[in-house]
Amino acid sequence: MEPATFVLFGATGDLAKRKIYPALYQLFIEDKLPSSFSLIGLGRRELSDETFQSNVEQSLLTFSRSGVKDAEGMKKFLRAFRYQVLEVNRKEDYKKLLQMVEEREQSLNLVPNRMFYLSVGPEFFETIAANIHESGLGSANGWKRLVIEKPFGHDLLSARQLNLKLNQAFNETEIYRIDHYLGKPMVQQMGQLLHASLSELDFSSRKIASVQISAIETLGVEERAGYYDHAGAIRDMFQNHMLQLLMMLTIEFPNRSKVDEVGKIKRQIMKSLVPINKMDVHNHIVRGQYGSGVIKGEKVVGYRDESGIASDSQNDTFIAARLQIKDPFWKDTPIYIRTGKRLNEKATKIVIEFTSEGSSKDLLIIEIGPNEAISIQRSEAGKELSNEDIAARSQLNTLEEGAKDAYEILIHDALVGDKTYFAHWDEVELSWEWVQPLLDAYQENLLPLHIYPSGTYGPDESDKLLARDGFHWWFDSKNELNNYGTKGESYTYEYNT
Ligand SMILES: NC(=O)C1=CN([C@@H]2O[C@H](COP(=O)(O)OP(=O)(O)OC[C@H]3O[C@@H](n4cnc5c(N)ncnc54)[C@H](OP(=O)(O)O)[C@@H]3O)[C@@H](O)[C@H]2O)C=CC1
Ligand SMILES: O=C1O[C@H](COP(=O)(O)O)[C@@H](O)[C@H](O)[C@H]1O
Repeated sequence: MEPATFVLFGATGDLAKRKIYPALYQLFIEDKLPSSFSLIGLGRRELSDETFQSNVEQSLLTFSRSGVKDAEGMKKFLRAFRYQVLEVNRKEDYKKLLQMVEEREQSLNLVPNRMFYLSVGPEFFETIAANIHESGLGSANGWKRLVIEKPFGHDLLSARQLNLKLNQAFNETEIYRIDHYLGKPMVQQMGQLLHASLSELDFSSRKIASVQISAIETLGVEERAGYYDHAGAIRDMFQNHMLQLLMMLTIEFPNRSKVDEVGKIKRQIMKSLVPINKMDVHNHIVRGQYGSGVIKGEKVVGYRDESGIASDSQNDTFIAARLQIKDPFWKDTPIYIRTGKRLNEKATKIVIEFTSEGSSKDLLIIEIGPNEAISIQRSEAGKELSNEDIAARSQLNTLEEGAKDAYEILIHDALVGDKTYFAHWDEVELSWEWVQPLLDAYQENLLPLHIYPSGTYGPDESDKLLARDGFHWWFDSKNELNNYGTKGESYTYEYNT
């Protein structure tokens, strides 16, 4: 891997501490960092290099997924870390930063490849990109890359404006928009696992009756009231993670797309999503907010009683949507998406229901988190697992890669310059275009906000959305197959971690 300098804005923040340092450390242990590597952490608070290194050490001791087993190795890792104070608006700080970056490049004999990782609030993205450009930090003769966290814009217009500004300093090939769902191991391995199971189980000739994509959480708003109360589930999860999951799934059907076609297919799918007029949003979207309730035996307060949330907040913490794709393969298949906070369980999964004659159902379930598995549920009982099925299972098991965190995968990809699992601007823009009428309808109060008790699966209206089409959410405690395997034959292609 080419040598590089990792310039981390927001080096004293929560994301750096919980995700970025542990991910870098894991890459270091696995020998997946460049052999010549320098990291410069930036923040407003005054820290010496030693204090910074000791803070990073603390983060590794607390959050490293494999633990710190080799104290000497960790010290070697930390020797690459330096710290500098930088206030994003102060131009002279960028000059000092340039000086420090160049000194480190010289002393370590590094080619000036620079990765600028913005782990700061989105309100700073434009300013930082412009200052990187003006200060000359982005003008060395190595590569330069900009890694940014979500949210990317607040709506269609602000996303476009932000992109224009970023493009004055970085071109599209240099911008890496992180959507951590794209870094989840199961999302990345879904294609291989899915096609192996589909072909082994002869589903190639079957038709898909419906698709359900759920990302449900037990967590509430936590400490993020300031951000979340302006974002809601629609911007926090739906516009990015949920639509990316939909795009990732549809690149697998009807045939698996070639790697170099992935971007094109994702764009095509987003363009084929039937738009919803804002006056018609109530027929396709259910919007909810959690009230008080009980989760895993513990009482929890309603959203409006959370710290930092206005007592009359109209913000959404749940969305269920019915989507349609206008293309020959998907045109008769409704796609249901739901995501929400303070629900009954933590689970991200995709359920594909196949058409069937009679009352038996065949489901293909892709569990993305916290469990990672692909399984087939057949509701006719008594079928033995065949030898072929068992062979398929062991074949699939060999595809495992270990319990990587999304940040490990994505940071590594960014360091090697592989943009496959980053959100391209076209996808971001198309997803905001589709979501904008929904935001308008929310803004103009064209859609009721249903309060649902914490610890449930959201408002009843979410069930009615599917019932109208003759479907229901699978694996929902209200429904019969809440525990797959209880009513029919179930087998799982474990993705061992
Ligand atoms: N935390 C998480 O789990 C996730 C976060 N994100 C995104 O990652 C980004 C960072 O989030 P998070 O780490 O939680 O935020 P924090 O509030 O914990 O950290 C913010 C960081 O920004 C720095 N900072 C703030 N203002 C300035 C300024 N004016 N000049 C220079 N530095 C400044 C702070 O430095 P100092 O305090 O030293 O001034 C601190 O290092 C955000 O875009 C967030 O949306 C995305 C997904 C998950
Ligand atoms: O990006 C976000 O994702 C998390 C859920 O992520 P997961 O990997 O645990 O499924 C969500 O809690 C958070 O609100 C959102 O900003």
